[in-house]
Amino acid sequence: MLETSDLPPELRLVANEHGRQFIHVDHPAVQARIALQGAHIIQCRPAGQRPLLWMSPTDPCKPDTALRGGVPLCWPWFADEREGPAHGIARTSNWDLVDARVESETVHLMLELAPETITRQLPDEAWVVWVEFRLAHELEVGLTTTNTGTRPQRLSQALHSYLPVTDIADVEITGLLGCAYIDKLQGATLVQEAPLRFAQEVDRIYLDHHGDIDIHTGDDHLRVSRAGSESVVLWNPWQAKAARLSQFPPDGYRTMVCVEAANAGPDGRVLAPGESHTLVTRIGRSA
Ligand SMILES: O=P(O)(O)OC[C@H]1O[C@@H](O)[C@H](O)[C@@H](O)[C@@H]1O
Repeated sequence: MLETSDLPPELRLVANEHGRQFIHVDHPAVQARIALQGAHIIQCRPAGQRPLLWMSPTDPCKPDTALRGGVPLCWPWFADEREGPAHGIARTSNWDLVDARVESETVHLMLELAPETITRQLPDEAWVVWVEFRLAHELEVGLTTTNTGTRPQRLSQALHSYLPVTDIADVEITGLLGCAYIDKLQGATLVQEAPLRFAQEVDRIYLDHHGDIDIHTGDDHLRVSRAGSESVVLWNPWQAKAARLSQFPPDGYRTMVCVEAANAGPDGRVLAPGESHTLVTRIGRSA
């Protein structure tokens, strides 16, 4: 684990009034903030750009509450694919900063979830998991999991990225055409037949999907690229669900959309003993 005294001057460890700790990055190329709980990036603003991530203005008072916005890590299960807390144990566990490197255009950070923290919550499982952030003119998040046990273990996961939009009613998402998806609200598998627009709650897992996804919002164009992922989750809670969500303002659904690099549903993996898998998302602006 890195000590505060080992940190380069561009990085600082800060705490909010509730004692929640963050790594604050202040570099000429990028400003960012990552909560140690959940290894959760909540802010990323490359120089000269608008923010790449949406973050709820509602700050939870209990330090162990999940934060709403940024890129929560859903691990080692997505949503309710297993019994236990929704989206797994990673987002409410404390991670350790184990590496930090600063270059002229890029900041690299690596955090690990201590194996004993995992075993305490999942006594029958043995995993090593770390996340790498590459902060530059775009944001890259890579989550690497190794099965350190003696039997195959099942993994499903998502990099639950909340992206900022000017007005959800004007958003168009391209790159999904012809792709089959599980509509979690209808309980049906359907096919995307036109660019995706939003006029109600959307909660879908797109399957066998490769390639980039573009989010067109006003004069802004975000692009999400993935690796190690053949499923992608699209989510907007819309008005009624927004009112029930924790840490979410009633009109928050208007300014965000989640595009999540995933291994979800049938894209969940079974890792053999000693096997590793890396899930990557890259969030940037397209021309
Ligand atoms: O409220 P949570 O646990 O952060 O989950 C938010 C949403 O996350 C999405 O990834 C799921 O597809 C939704 O079903 C879920 O509602």
